[in-house]
Amino acid sequence: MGFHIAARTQVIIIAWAIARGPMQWENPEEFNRERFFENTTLDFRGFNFEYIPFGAGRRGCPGITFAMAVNEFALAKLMHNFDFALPIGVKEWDMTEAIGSTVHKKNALLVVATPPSR
Ligand code: HEM
Repeated sequence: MGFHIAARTQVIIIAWAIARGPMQWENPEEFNRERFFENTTLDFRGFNFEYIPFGAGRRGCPGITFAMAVNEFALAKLMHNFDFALPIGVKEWDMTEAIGSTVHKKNALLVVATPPSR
């Protein structure tokens, strides 16, 4: 496989579609975090091209180390300090996506956060 790309062509990589490629992923539409436990060599730092949330190569995200530290810290603080539940009467998480230059939730995340019962 290979493509000739003329000089000065602007190439946009659609990481969203790559991350859902049926040739790369089993049941790509399914939320399955275990797939990352099973394939422990799969990395998000731009070495495995089927999973490039931070891009790859010379123009890959330079903020990756900072972003991962801050993300993990913020998430850990939230998980440590609160129990999360769906609001009364709501049966399922609404994970509907809205497409833009990044993918984000279409509707606001509604959760009830309470201090953990320790
Ligand atoms: C979860 C958080 C973040 C994600 C998912 C993310 C993702 C990305 C992606 C996909 C790119 C394009 C890479 C490419 O074209 O191959 C990028 C570029 C970039 N990111 Fe991030 N980023 C994040 C956080 C940050 C932070 C915290 C900083 C700075 C402190 C940062 C600074 C940059 C810069 C300056 C570029 C442009 C690099 C270039 O064009 O040479 N990013 N990022």
